[in-house]
Amino acid sequence: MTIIDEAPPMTGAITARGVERSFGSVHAVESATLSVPHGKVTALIGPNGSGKTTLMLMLSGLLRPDAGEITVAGADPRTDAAAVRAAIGWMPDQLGSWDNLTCLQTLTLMGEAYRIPRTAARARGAALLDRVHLSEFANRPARVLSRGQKQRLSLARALVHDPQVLLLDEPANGLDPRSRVDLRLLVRELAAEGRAVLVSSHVLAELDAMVDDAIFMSKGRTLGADAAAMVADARLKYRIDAIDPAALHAALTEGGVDFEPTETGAITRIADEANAAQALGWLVRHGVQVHRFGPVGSALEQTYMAMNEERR
Ligand SMILES: Nc1ncnc2c1ncn2[C@@H]1O[C@H](COP(=O)(O)OP(=O)(O)OP(=O)(O)O)[C@@H](O)[C@H]1O
Repeated sequence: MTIIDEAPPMTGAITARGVERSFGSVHAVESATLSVPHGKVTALIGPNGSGKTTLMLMLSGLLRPDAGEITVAGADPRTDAAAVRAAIGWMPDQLGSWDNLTCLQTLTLMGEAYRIPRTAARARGAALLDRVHLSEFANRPARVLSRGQKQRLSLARALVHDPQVLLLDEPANGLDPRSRVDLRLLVRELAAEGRAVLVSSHVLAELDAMVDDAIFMSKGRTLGADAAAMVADARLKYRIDAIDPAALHAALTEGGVDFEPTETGAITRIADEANAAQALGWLVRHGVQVHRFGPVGSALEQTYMAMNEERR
């Protein structure tokens, strides 16, 4: 995974440079600069109120920026809204569904709104319901769907016109574990088909397995090289737990290794898997009874926690 850490060239499926938007005195987005490529899944990560939804609304052409440049599939949402709408599939964090329409009617109507002939729109709707595992609800009104099922209908709706760019705002919200795995696989498939996918979520462990790139937002700003360095550092951290933590600390000190002691062992930085294998062998040869040894966990989660940020 790479982190976008510098002003991108204005290529890519979505690009934004110096984008700003305020609501009265609230600077929801102060400065956003990013590039989202085709064929990849890019995460948009930030605390509550950091400006993710506002940014996504601007990228999708639903909200006008006060300043800055945006292109989506080569078009500017301010001057060529129709081209942007045709290129983009938007999954909002809450589906505003037409409760009395069936799932299939919802997708058919949506397809017709994109000028797909009714028969083709219906066939496409049925195929999409199958893809999000909602076929059995095709002829049931959307109001009977559970929250997670509504999320899946929302994703199908975003795909109706076969968009090349997908903006997914908290798509895993309300999904059960099985549906989260399905979502992850589906999102990877959509990227493998060449689409650009920008996905915001608070479930970072899940994003780790889903995304190729990450963009961090804090207080209305996209973070650059600082966040990239933090993710790179987080990836190096290993947790070592031993039956006798004091013996582990003594061995690490003797070996001249920098570490943070923990109650059950230590956290240290290891450059790569070959070094990890060497370090483990060395500890065992020194008689340390190691019972757990591995990367600390989700690099995105750790970076997020390390971000010097206040919720707002
Ligand atoms: N229509 C609006 N009017 C006034 N303030 C708004 C409006 N929309 C957003 N804001 C403010 O802008 C800031 C950014 O909000 P935004 O919804 O973009 O954040 P977010 O990162 O998506 O948050 P969350 O993770 O909670 O969904 C917040 O302080 C919010 O209160």
